[in-house]
Parts: sequence; C-alpha cells; structure tokens
Amino acid sequence: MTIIQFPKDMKWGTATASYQIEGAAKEGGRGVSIWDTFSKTPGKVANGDNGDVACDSYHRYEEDVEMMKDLGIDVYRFSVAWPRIFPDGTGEVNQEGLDYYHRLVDKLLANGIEPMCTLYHWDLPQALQDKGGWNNRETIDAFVEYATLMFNEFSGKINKWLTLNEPWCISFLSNYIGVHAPGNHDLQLATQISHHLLVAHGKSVQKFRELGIDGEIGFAPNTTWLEPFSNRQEDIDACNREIGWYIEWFMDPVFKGTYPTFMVDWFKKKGVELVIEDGDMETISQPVDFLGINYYTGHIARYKENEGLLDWELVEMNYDRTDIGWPIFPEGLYNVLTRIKESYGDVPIFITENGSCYNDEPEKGRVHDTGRINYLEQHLTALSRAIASGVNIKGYITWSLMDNFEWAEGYTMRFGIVHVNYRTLERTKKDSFYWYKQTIANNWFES
Ligand SMILES: CCOCCOc1ccc(-c2cn(C[C@@H]3NC[C@@H](O)[C@H]3O)nn2)cc1
Repeated sequence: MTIIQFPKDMKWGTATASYQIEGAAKEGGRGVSIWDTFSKTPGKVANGDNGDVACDSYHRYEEDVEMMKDLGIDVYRFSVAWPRIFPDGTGEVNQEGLDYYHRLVDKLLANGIEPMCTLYHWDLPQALQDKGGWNNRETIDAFVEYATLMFNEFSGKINKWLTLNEPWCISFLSNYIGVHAPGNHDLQLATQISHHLLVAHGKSVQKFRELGIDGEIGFAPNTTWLEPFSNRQEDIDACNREIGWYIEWFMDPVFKGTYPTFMVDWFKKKGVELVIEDGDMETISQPVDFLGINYYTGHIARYKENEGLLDWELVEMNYDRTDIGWPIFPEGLYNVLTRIKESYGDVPIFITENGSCYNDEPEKGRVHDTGRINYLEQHLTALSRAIASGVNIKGYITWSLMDNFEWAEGYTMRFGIVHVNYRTLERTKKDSFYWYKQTIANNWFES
C-alpha cells in the first residue's frame, strides 16, 4: 500500500452550480435563463428534465452547508444565477436574489467554509439571449455591470472569484456542437463568442482591480487529454489540435495576449474569421491571481483526414468507463497540468472540477459508490504526481457535492458524493463522502 500525502496548505472542497442545484426557478424574483428555455425545448434534455426544482438548494442550502461542515471542507465553489441578480440581464437589481446569496455565504462563513464564487456558470438571462447573447458585444458590458455589482456587494465576504466556468462549453459545446443552451451549430458564431467571453473575462478582472476589491480572481477552463496512438507526427498534431481547442485557445490569450497560431490557421481553413477589436487582446490578458482547472477524462486518438472539425478519431482501447461513458484516464490530469506549467509558468492552480458519474442507488440507507472512490484515488494520485513535479496546486474541489441536473443528461447522470432523491429531495451521504471526509481530515490517503 502507498500513502499519497498532500502539501500541508492544501485546500479541499466541493463544487456545484446555480442552475444545477437551486430550483426555485420562479421564486425570489428570479428571471428566465437560457437553460430554462433550452430544457423546456422538446428533445434537448433527457426525459424532458429541467431545473425548476433540481435539488431545491434555494430552500435547503442550510442542510447542504451542514453536510459540508461534516465533510470538513475548506472551500465551497458555487455559482450565482445572473437572472436572480438582474432578472432582465441588466438594469433593475433584484434584492431578493442578493439576499439569497448573502444567506448562503453567511452560513458558509459561520461554518468556517470559504466561499469561491463563479459569476457565470451557463445560466445567461434569456433577455440578453433575445438580443444576441454572447454574440452581441453588449452582453460583455452587461456581464461587467453584473460582476461589478457582485464585487461591491460581497467584498469582504467572498475572496475567491471565478469569472467564467468552462468557456469552451459556453462557446463551442453550446454554439457549434449544440448540445448545450442555446443549441446553435455555427463554428463562426461559436468562435466569435469564445472571443467575447474572453473580453468579458478581461474587462471584469480590470474592474476587480479598479475597485480595489480584496481577494483573488481567475477563470475555470475545462480541459481534456488526447494521447497519440503512435509517435507519427500526424497523430501527435491531431491530438494537439484537440487539446489546443480546450487549453491553448483560452489560456494563450489570457497568459500570452495572443491566440495560438496553429488553431487560428486551422479555424481559418474552416472559414472562420475572428473579429478582434483594438485593445481586446490587452484587455483579455489582464493578470489573474489563480487558474481553475476542470478535468474529467481523456482518450487515445489518431489522425484521420477530414474527420470532424480537427481531423482525428478515437482509438478504442477498452478503458474502464464511468456510467456516463467517459474513459477513466487519470494520466490525462497529470499531462494537462504539466503542459499548463510548461506553457504558462507557476500560476497558482485550483482543481475546480474533477469527479465521476456513477448512478448507484441507496441500499439500506447507504450508497456503495466504489467506482467513484476508485476514480478519486486514481485522480488524486495523478494530482500528487503533478505536485511532486512542481505544479503549483493550491487545492482540489471535487464535482460535485451532490447529484444534480447534469445539463443535457438531466437527472439521469449522478456526479455527487451525496445522493439526492429527486422525488423527496432527501440527501444520502455516499461511501465516497466518507472516503473524501477521511482524506480531507488526514490530508493523505492510502492507495
Ligand atoms: C455529442 C458530442 O458531444 C461532445 C462533447 O460533449 C460534452 C458534453 C459534456 C461535457 C462536460 C460536462 N461536464 C460536467 C460539467 N462541468 C461543469 C459542471 O456544470 C458539470 O456538470 N464537463 N464537461 C463535455 C463535452
């Protein structure tokens, strides 16, 4: 047996997001979001599921924080529903919305848990979507207005901020692949949106600095890893294009002030013409205090001409997979983190999402999710290797505290260390909850 030990200042946490857990979609003055619209569009979400009730955390947040207290976490990553603050996206502020997040943050602080706030985790006010959404540069200004209000309102209570969660999902998954809201299928649109998102990120970081807000700010790209099937250059290049689509496309502008040329050229071949206004790249490359990294899975792949957007195909290698079908690929986490360190230096990193889908149900009051424990052990071991190789890891935040609305999969896919009965809303701590609790208490685990 091996002891996997973590640095003494390691922070441990759990993550959720507003649309996925809150419910109360028509309460507290909340406006309509694009996910309310999308989830009620037939065929978009499994079983026609939606976030009207979700985990009802809007009403049950105190119970949720009690579970976090029992778990012993240092930090809780949650997101704010923009439509709770600005029901129409801009203009009149909804005080009931602010009041809810004050109740949540105050409960966290009273229990010694640090709040980490994601400003945008996909629930764009529908009123802004009706005016073009992220394709309209006015949405950038609306985001900065929303961020400014939140910075001023919660300054002194919230000291860790993330501007955007997974801009690749917001832009490409939602506007090119189209499986997430608003469900477009347009590469030019998606690529331009990715740029506007980065400008919105940069402008809100600028505002954070101008206001002199105490605390730290970053953003949370999602990542993946493709391991080349052979050492043929065409296989290596194909894998680098997919990895570059997730990592360099978003991190080069922030950390280097430029888009990666190999990706710009590839998109240009696909007919994409990115419109960059004067000053945009300087705005985007505002220094951040930390980086959130989300990682779930990786694959082995090889070049295949004219296959998909980036000319690659998966090579089936009979990996173990989680219940959502994603390969269990912990070495990808190590590779992603060492690649980020090589490319961008010693930026402080929180793993802001890592977790697995296992749909185990309660048996006599227990949930034996051994698959999730194995996934955590393998990925925390990879994380420990990355730390040993010099990656500046500040903390690990698992996705998710509880089962919740998993976007297009609805409630069919469970990522929580706490089981949620969606009929009764009863929470049941899974075996992985107790494993994670012990790991946090020890700051090590035995693998
Ligand atoms: C049909 C083709 O499909 C191509 C890829 O399609 C997807 C779908 C989903 C994801 C995905 C889902 N998650 C987990 C979430 N992260 C944020 C938090 O809200 C979690 O719920 N991360 N990535 C990626 C790619």
